[in-house]
Amino acid sequence: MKPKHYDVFVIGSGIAGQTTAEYCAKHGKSVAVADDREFGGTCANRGCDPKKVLMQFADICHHIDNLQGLGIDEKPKINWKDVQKFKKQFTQDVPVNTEKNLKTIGIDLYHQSPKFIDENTIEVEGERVTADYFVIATGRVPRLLHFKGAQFLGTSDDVLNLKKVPKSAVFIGSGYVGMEMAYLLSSLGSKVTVIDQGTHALSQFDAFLTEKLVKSLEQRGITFIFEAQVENIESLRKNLKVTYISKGEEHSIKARKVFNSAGRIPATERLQINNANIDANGDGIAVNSFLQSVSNPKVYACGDVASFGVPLTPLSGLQGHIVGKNIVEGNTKETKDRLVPSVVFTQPNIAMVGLSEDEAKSRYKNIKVYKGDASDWFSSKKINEDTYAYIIITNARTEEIVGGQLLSSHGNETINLLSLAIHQGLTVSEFQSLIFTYPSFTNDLKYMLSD
Ligand SMILES: Cc1cc2nc3c(=O)[nH]c(=O)nc-3n(C[C@H](O)[C@H](O)[C@H](O)COP(=O)(O)OP(=O)(O)OC[C@H]3O[C@@H](n4cnc5c(N)ncnc54)[C@H](O)[C@@H]3O)c2cc1C
Ligand SMILES: NC(=O)c1ccc[n+]([C@@H]2O[C@H](COP(=O)([O-])OP(=O)(O)OC[C@H]3O[C@@H](n4cnc5c(N)ncnc54)[C@H](O)[C@@H]3O)[C@@H](O)[C@H]2O)c1
Repeated sequence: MKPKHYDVFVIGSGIAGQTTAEYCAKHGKSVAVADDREFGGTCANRGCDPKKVLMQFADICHHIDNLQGLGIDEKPKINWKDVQKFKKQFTQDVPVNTEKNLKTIGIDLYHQSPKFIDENTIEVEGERVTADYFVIATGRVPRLLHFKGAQFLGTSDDVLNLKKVPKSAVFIGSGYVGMEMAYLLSSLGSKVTVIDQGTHALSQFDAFLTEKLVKSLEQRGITFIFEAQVENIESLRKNLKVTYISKGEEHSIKARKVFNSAGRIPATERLQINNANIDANGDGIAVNSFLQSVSNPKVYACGDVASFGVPLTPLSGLQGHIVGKNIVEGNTKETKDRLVPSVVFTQPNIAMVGLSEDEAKSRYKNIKVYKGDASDWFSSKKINEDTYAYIIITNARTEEIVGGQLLSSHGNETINLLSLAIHQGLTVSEFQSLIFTYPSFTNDLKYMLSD
């Protein structure tokens, strides 16, 4: 039988895959999308969105803790069942609505992982399918850990769906996922321990800020263990027992739940990409600046699974659009190094944009670094928050702002202003000539840029 043929076959229905598929379908291409989990991808179903709904309850507890005895007498009682119900309002319709939207514009849907048979053919749902172009948009999945008892580990999906807040929890990994989830459960009353093999949490950020964040979370009850290797997990009657090696010695800790937050790797394993001559490395599918596979020009990749840029939602959507355009119009749109702000939604938030101090040093002859502790500033004192700090980096010759990192209660919002400043090439004096609302965390940025 002749295989079914599409102009474009997209694998993955997250923000990246959806954006490419919609663009191609709306420009007259015959399109199919395959996904073997809930349609709609990580961010909407089991990432950014549900996480933020849950985290606002942790934030309320955090802020109330700060103001306890200063006008607030009692802590609120969080009804976790209701919180989960509220969260579901945001997630439960995502798969159905995503499928409906895609079908409405004529896209065929498959609910299985395809396998490449050769450079032109995949097998999916028992059919052989060919396409002019294949788009790999499969995102990332948790890195598997291989010690005895690893089967007892939960993932971020499990944290988001917890039926109750566990009495105690261990997170293995202190990156974005580990720090946010540890903060979430700890703020809601869980006794949390974070174990990392590295020397610092959140290695993407400046240690000047991450050390302050860790200290603040420690003061609120989270235990951090760095430079430690988990050896095994054993299931006891109520608890899990985690055994780890630290400084050459064996230790153990018991907790109700243990989660793997040791990083996420490109989801390529089940696709059998070798059959289609598609090169990949640890960062994902190897692509050129058009997001086209370097080894098979019939294949594009976008979003977290592509080896270009950081694994974040806004960039994944943008890449999906670029791939759509390049398929419809021929390779016309190159992806370039974008200014991508990011934030870890602990309280305080830690956020960054642009160049780090080391990156700026290697790019410019002279840089100027505005760096300090702002915990005694009014913005912080009025909410009785003891952790507030910043680093802003400028090119000393031109005075242009080139990077910034904020450890701030409102860092998730104010970082966007630094992003705008960098994008527009604003100098320190131009930034300081702007008028912002007062008192505000935004206005503080001007003080941060004072000598
Ligand atoms: C807990 C958590 C919180 C996050 N919070 C944020 C945040 O606050 N802000 C932010 O910007 N980013 C956040 N991220 C990252 C963000 O979710 C991703 O960057 C984004 O979802 C990437 O989009 P994507 O389309 O590339 O991949 P995904 O959204 O992961 O979509 C990939 C799709 O491909 C499917 N798939 C995978 N393998 C196959 C296969 N073999 N066959 C068929 N289908 C397959 C998957 O089921 C999935 O639906 C978070 C991630 C996690 C895990
Ligand atoms: N707020 C957000 O925007 C947000 C939230 C979650 C995830 N994300 C995205 O997802 C990406 C992945 O985040 P992540 O937290 O999964 O990974 P990560 O790479 O940020 O952190 C992984 C951590 O696990 C540690 N680790 C690795 N192997 C270990 C082991 N065997 N034992 C102990 N520790 C180990 C690493 O040292 C590191 O600190 C982020 O880079 C980000 O782009 C973003």
